[in-house]
Amino acid sequence: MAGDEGWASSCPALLENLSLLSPQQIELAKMLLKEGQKHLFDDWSGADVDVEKKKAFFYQVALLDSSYPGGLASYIQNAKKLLADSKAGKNPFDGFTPSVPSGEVLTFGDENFMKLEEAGVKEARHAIFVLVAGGLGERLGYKGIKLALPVETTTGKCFLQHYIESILALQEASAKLAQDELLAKIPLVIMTSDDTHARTIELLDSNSYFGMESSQVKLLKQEKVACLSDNDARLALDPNDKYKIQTKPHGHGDVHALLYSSGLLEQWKEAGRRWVLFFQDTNGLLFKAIPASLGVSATKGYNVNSLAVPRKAKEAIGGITKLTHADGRTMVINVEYNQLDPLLRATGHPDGDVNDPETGFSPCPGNINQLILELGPYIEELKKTGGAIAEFVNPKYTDSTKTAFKSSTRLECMMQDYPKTLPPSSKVGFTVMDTWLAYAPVKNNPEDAAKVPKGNPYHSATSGEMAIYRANSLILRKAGVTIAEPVKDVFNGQEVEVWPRVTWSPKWALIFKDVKEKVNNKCSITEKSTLVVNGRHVALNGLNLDGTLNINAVDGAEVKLSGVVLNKGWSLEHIDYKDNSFPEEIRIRGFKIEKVERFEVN
Ligand SMILES: O=c1ccn([C@@H]2O[C@H](COP(=O)(O)OP(=O)(O)O[C@H]3O[C@H](CO)[C@H](O)[C@H](O)[C@H]3O)[C@@H](O)[C@H]2O)c(=O)[nH]1
Repeated sequence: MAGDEGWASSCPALLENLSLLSPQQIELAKMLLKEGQKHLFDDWSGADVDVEKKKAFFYQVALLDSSYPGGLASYIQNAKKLLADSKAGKNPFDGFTPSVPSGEVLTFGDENFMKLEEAGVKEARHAIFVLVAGGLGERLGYKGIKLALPVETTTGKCFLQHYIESILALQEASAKLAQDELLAKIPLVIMTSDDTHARTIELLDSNSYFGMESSQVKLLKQEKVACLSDNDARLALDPNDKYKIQTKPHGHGDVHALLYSSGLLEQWKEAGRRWVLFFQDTNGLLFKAIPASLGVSATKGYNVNSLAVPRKAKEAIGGITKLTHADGRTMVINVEYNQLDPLLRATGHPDGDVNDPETGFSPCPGNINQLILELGPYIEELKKTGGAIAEFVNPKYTDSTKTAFKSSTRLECMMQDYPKTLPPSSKVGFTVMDTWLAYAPVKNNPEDAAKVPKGNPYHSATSGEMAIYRANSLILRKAGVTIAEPVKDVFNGQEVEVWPRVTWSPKWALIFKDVKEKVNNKCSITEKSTLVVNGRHVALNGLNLDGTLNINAVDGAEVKLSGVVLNKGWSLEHIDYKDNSFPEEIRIRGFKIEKVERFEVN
């Protein structure tokens, strides 16, 4: 042993192992002791035992250090502060009074909406899409990755395929509208985590990137953060491995730091890109809302535009709220669903998060976490913050003394908290659209979904699929097609409306104008019907459908469908989510499609 080892004298177990450490590891060890983490080494054995495990320990510490803005020391310091605030019961919105902000409220299909859609499609060639898909989906409990789940089971297309096909259709429509000879490829970034990374790559690889060029897709993997075992922010060790620090996900807010450190944003700015659109893993309706909301960003010049839908009180989506501080500062920001009720109660609304009796909705619009950021100002802001996002901690205490936790906790951050650090001059707005058009996530397992209070959305695989059929039916209806009324049915304990099972590929119709142009002459569709349109130039011209019709047309083919199509069609058969004889992605819906008879046009 050589050199000055006095710094380690308080920790004999570490002192004994110093000879194993590289100079960089010595620095990390010094940092850990300085930040009150001596306990990590207390049970270390002598220098000649567990050598590989000790190396792995420092490898992990180095990773935790390099993947957090400011390093592990900052993480521990931030944790100490946030844990002290939490213990003191400090309200994160102290001094702020909430009120209902005003934003753009759009009505599907009216003149304004259609203009915005066109503006949005035109802008799309300057866009970058960022999909945050590192979440495990604990509430859903599905054993695969959520991106691989079918959006609906009529076609069986999974979320990732649907997203990619939508981006490709936008890319093409945008180039066409802008009469751009050069077809600008729209980049897609996918944020993954250790829980989802390998399976996301496998899904892309085994499906040839669903038609996208592989160079268009960039994967950024987020790392987990260290767990904390007490109010002094002592890092928690794995109960089964004394050389391993327990880790948990840090939240979707990581996406900003990852994008910043990737260097991609600057490259894209130089290439003339203007918008970054963030979205989540399971919203099959989202791309129906994208063109118009991008149109809002472009025409209003918003630096930040969040998509929102009317929110039911206590629905598990944050409320977009205007916060006014006693000192005059204001900001329009998401208040997360678990914080909205206490904030309202603390500021003169004794009933907390309740519906407005007149509208039947919470007064604050619900954030669906689809954010559109203007690239230039986004880069400027990230240069200041390095992409660090305001964090929070949510320990579950054993009792009211708040001295011990039931299980280890960690700091978390959310991507929608990005505007919190923006200067007051930033243009922060939001766009509200109908839920039926814009939002149908798949988050809850059947058992929990069935317990959702009546009238609130289930956010399940069942409701997510039914929402696709409803939206497509309503859009066709608005375009003049006679669509039968839905019937009510109960699947996995959830009562839903069953509309005709109408689906189309994004290249058939991306915006309402496309639908209107392709549907003519009094078409009708009965409730038991299924319509699948897969092709570009397919016109429904006086079509009367009572059964199942599948249309597959290659890009160059012009197909015109008219007259009566009548057959036994496809029906929905009830199945139970506990019935293991069906694959999980089917039984979580509570039904399977019985394909009795169809008419197919190829
Ligand atoms: O560490 C993480 C955690 C989550 N995600 C991803 O982030 C997205 C959102 O995760 P959740 O579905 O778990 O999010 P929540 O339901 O908790 O809430 C979020 O989505 C809601 C709308 O769906 C509301 O907007 C809410 O305010 C917002 O925080 C998903 O695509 C998920 O894969 C990550 O990439 N990394």
